[in-house]
Amino acid sequence: MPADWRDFFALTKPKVMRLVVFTALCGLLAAPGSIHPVIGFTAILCIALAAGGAGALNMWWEADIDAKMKRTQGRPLPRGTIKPTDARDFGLLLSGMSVMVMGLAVHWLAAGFLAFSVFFYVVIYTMWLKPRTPQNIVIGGAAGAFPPLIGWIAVTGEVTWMPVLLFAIIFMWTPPHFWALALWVKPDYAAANIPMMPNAAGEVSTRRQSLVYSALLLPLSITPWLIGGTGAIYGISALILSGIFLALTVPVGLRRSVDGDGMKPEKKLFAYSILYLFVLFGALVLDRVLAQAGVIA
Ligand code: HEM
Ligand SMILES: CC(C)=CCC/C(C)=C/CC/C(C)=C/COP(=O)(O)OP(=O)(O)O
Repeated sequence: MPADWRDFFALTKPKVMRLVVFTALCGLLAAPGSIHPVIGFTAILCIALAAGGAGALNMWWEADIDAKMKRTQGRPLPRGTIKPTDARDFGLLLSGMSVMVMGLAVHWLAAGFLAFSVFFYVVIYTMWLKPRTPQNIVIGGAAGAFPPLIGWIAVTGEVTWMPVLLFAIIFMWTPPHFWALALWVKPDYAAANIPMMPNAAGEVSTRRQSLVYSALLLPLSITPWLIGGTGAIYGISALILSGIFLALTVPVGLRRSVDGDGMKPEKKLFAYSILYLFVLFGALVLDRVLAQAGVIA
């Protein structure tokens, strides 16, 4: 069957990237100052297309790995509906064009960070770290943490504490987000010979480490409030959301055997991790918009 637009769309990992784009949009909307709506829209479009291009390059590089894992077998490259060179060219074109447009139309600092994110995800994470070390997603997770910082810089043109904190929050969130899933798809990664933490260091160690990251995420997530970068709407939301995150990580982190329950606590934690980031960044924007409108301090 020949490739159609749906196959190319699937290469951009649209489900994962909608949260990437949402956090970028929130970074842009929460930043102090103003941006022309057309320029703001262009910035978000560039981040979305660059992230999609990076996803396509990841799938091009990992076609053989994806073919070995149940979760990823249905992707266009393992199914053979897209030629590998087409996927590669599509990814290069999307990310290259997005970086250029970001630089020319929005800001070259934002474009520089965007190019670095693509490089970090495709080269540092996908090609270098992922097949080599169980710390792959800890270090590589930085790529997915850049979008709100890029959205922020698109408005302000400079790196300050607030966008760095937003970066740090996603960086700290990534291990419990991903390892919850990695615990129940361990056989997939074993089949593909990828040293994800549960495969390389064992389940008990992965669970403990997830708990450490979730525990650190709680104080980190309220730091924007503590340093006066946000108001109480964000601060209290962060406290509640991160408290629930930690409470859901505790049963995952402390259990030693799985007792045939279909890994329910791990699946619950993974699903909540996604909701968490959507609501946390939504609260940040609400807080800032109300402050700018003079409704709150
Ligand atoms: C290195 C870091 C990360 C790794 C290894 C990772 C891994 C994964 C994996 C394997 C899935 C299952 C997706 C699928 O089956 O296609 C997933 C789902 C998801 N991830 Fe992550 N993730 C990471 C970082 C992020 C970041 C930074 C975000 C957004 C800010 C994100 C958002 C999502 C979302 C929204 C889903 C659910 C997709 C759906 O609805 O099926 N992830 N992640
Ligand atoms: C702006 C920009 C470039 C953003 C990049 C965003 C980014 C790095 C998101 C990371 C999320 C992601 C798709 C992880 C999948 O890991 P994986 O590739 O190991 O998962 P897989 O097994 O599903 O392929």
